[in-house]
Amino acid sequence: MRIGFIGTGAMAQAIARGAVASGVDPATLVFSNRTATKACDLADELGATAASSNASLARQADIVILAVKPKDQRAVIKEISPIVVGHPDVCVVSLAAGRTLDQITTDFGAGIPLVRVMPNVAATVGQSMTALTAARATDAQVAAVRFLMDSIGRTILIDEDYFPVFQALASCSPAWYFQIVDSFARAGLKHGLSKDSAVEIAAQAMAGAAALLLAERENGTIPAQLIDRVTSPGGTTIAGLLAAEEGGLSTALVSAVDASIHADSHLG
Ligand SMILES: NC(=O)C1=CN([C@@H]2O[C@H](COP(=O)(O)OP(=O)(O)OC[C@H]3O[C@@H](n4cnc5c(N)ncnc54)[C@H](O)[C@@H]3O)[C@@H](O)[C@H]2O)C=CC1
Ligand SMILES: O=C(O)[C@@H]1CCC=N1
Repeated sequence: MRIGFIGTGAMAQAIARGAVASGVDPATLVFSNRTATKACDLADELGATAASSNASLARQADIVILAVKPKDQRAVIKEISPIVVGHPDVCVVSLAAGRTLDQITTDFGAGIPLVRVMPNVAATVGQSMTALTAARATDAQVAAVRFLMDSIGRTILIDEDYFPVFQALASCSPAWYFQIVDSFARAGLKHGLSKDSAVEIAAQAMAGAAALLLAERENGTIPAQLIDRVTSPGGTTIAGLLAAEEGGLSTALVSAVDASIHADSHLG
């Protein structure tokens, strides 16, 4: 089974590095990119292969992952559709935000096996939260794509209607979490910590809180119960929590999700 990545930017690099780190054989990976040296560099780094063109990659791969920006996807589909259409043994995977299975099918001009996937940048360290949904792909093809995505973190099969909200909560939110850590680091700096220490402290606290929540969730614990566990009566946490709410924390986060969903609806 050969897996090809068309486009070797942030996301393809994160998935490929994460997959190889968790045991996927690099010899099964092939890359192409508009700037060819970028594909060659990634191939050299991982011990994989670079293809001379997108069409050449499509001829070699059983799974063709479109890892270009949404605005560039149509041009890539135009290049590879003569190779892919009529070969149901080839499964195309789209990572693109805002591009539906129907839109992609229309661009191919035929009902090819398709899987839509929404990973996140934490794939690099094997901690992605990835959604998948499929059209016309066989169970074996979906399983092969899911196997790859399982190698870079958790996966979930969801109805395509939920992709925009999933994307906000899982794929955009890392940027928002980085912003939160950066804000905490500035607060640490204000109170005399070095920025570097403050980033480490805030990021480890965030990672620990997430790990605890995921572990306790198995027993049915919800975030509000964990909040109660941290907030002592008359203590420091409730003082900070109320100040954050007064500053609009919950409303700001819901607005961020709404804005992301709105932006997604204009990408396709
Ligand atoms: N960055 C992220 O955290 C996430 C990105 N995505 C999706 O993943 C896809 C890729 O995003 P990024 O990796 O962030 O973008 P990027 O801009 O880092 O990488 C895209 C790559 O595609 C290449 N490219 C452009 N046109 C090409 C063509 N015609 N043929 C071959 N290569 C071409 C570019 O040179 C670049 O290396 C997008 O569709 C995005 O919506 C999905 C989830 C998370
Ligand atoms: O900002 C974007 O559009 C992409 C999709 C999800 C994360 N990054």
